[in-house]
Amino acid sequence: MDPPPPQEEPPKSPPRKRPGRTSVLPAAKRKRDEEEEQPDSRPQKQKQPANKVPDRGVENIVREHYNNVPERGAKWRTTDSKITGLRVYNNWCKSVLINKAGHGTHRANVLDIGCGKGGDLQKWAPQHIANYIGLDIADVSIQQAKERYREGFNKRKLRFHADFIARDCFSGTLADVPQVASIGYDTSGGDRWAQGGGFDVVSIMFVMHYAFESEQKARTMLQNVSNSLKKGGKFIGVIPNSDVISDKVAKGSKEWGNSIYSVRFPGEVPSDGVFRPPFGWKYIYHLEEAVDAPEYVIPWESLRGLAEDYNLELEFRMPFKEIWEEEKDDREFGMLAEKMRVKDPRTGELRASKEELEAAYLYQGFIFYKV
Ligand SMILES: C[S@@+](CC[C@H](N)C(=O)[O-])C[C@H]1O[C@@H](n2cnc3c(N)ncnc32)[C@H](O)[C@@H]1O
Repeated sequence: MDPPPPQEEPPKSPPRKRPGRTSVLPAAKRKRDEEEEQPDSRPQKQKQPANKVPDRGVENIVREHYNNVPERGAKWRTTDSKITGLRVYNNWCKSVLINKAGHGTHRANVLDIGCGKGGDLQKWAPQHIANYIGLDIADVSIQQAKERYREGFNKRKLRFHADFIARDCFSGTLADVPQVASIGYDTSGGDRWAQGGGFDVVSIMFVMHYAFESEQKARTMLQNVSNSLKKGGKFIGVIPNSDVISDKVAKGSKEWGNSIYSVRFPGEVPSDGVFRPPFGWKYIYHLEEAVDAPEYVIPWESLRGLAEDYNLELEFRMPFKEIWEEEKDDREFGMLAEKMRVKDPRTGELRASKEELEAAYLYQGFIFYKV
């Protein structure tokens, strides 16, 4: 069916498939940094890492931060930004993951956790998906994502249905988000005969590091992912590579970076680089023009083990550097790299500078599947 003519409102809600199933302001930033540097005088619970300091709720800091990042438009992002090379490199890596997860699905349902301003909407268009639900804790970003979708829909670049909801995805079940429940959220409580959720793909790009503040948040996040996914569905994402962080820390660094990005641990770090217990290891991440907020280490093996508790088995894990090396000569991904101008068309060199690539190489992509 063709989409309605331009200017028409996009449809409001997805078809009910299974009825009944259910930039921080400078002064504020300075104050926040000062708060973060204060040592914790309270008795530490046994399982807290040594650098755990009292937070006023990382979700409030994060919401405030992202709500204050201005939307500067596509032209700025692709030509005027100081980190254009990094942006296109990251976007290409995300597209590779999206493409791998979308391969073989038809009219898929996609849940994007921490969708931000809708930056990945275009990447889903070639996958011919049916429904896209974007959730994000930052309400201003959600409004901007709605706007971006409406524009794409009216220009007929986006032909799928989409809904956007402001929601903290790590503090409670998503069963009571009507747009999620109507596509399918498993509320059986782990019944092995239950059908599972209704989503073919759950995506979490550059977001999960906020969930590793505590075990409870990380488990709530994984429970929401698992309950949303169909059996065989894919869980894809981009996270900081804990191997890179552990290497730096084991060599005695608590702070590193360049003119584009920096990582700074305000508290103690493990001298052997092994983050145990695996939650609450806070660092302050800065990315030029984009991020200035606390994040938490995601120790890779802990994530993998925890995911198994929620019937999520690892299919693929690859650092960003390797994704480029492995896939750049692939026919489809190579062409995509040209289209996205990851390389300079005149020189054939990557547009990302050495410093931008250092920032990119902090990350890795993954795909789990629901068993
Ligand atoms: C670096 S941005 C990534 C946005 C988008 N996924 C992308 O790749 O462009 C991180 C996003 O995570 C969102 N976020 C952080 N904590 C969240 C939570 N508890 N629930 C939902 N979204 C969250 C932030 O508001 C922000 O939009």
